[in-house]
Amino acid sequence: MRKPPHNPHDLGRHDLDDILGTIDEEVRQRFGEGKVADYIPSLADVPRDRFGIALALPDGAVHEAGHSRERFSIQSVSKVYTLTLALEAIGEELWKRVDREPSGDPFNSLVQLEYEKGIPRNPFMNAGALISADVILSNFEDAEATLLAFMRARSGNPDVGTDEVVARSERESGYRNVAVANFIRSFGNMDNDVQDVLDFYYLQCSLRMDCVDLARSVRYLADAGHCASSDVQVTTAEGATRINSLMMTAGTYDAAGDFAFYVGLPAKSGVGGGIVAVVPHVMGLSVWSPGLDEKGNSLLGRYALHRFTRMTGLSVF
Ligand SMILES: NC(=O)CC[C@H](N)C(=O)O
Repeated sequence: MRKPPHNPHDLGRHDLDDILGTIDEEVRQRFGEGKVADYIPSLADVPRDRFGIALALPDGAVHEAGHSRERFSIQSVSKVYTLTLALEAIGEELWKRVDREPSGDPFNSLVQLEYEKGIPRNPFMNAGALISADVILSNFEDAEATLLAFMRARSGNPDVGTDEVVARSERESGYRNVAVANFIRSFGNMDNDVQDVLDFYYLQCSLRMDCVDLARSVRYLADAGHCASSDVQVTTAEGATRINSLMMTAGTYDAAGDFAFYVGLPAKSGVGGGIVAVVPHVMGLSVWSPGLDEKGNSLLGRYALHRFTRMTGLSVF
């Protein structure tokens, strides 16, 4: 096994390419593991033999391997960006409407909402993301345009867009999200029309991006809130630290403990098989492989991140 370097921050560019190449080879041996999300046809039709990995350094350098330029549905990865926008809009006030605790429950769970009076456990469960969506709708003139501009600026890719077919299918099959949103509304923790909030949520889930776009898009969380793609201070250094903490404790739902155990990085997953991860002060990372484990996280994506932190010594632990 490769020994972690004495100081992971001294990893050379060549080492990084080597490591990504090795991970790509290892993952390819395991293609077929995991189950592709099948609640909508556009996700069910994605081939399982796909794996991409990319990392973006604050100086702009990108390293990548595998299908790192193939676009996919980012789904719940989008919750990181909508949380950032909601915090920008109302700051500390957000924490009156959503909590900061891990849930130990699936991403679409309803159970805690009743006990906790319509206050979602964290911004990364669907319930919490609906609060971010509501805040964005209330505070930005054109919520959709704001989100698109945000994603394009963070990724440095003006072609980033949404997929109408995915958004429509989400809407047609989103019975549980409808229930979650109405439940929150019944406790008075939602200001906008329930359908408008859901439509914005389905739209954010339908964003299509590739691993390189996503690795660049989380670079601000690795660089004290500064986005190198656009030279914009997206959030404060404290804001970035806080978002990373939430990703660590809740970004992979009821597998957050396992992620800390095996990966050791703040991360956010989506049922399209994408995961973003952050090595604080070092890099933004993204992996994609559509086969999911039973918790709805990319099975081979998690394996790849595990191998990455072990080979580089870059786990925060
Ligand atoms: N974990 C996810 O990626 C969930 C997103 C999915 N669109 C849903 O709302 O159920």
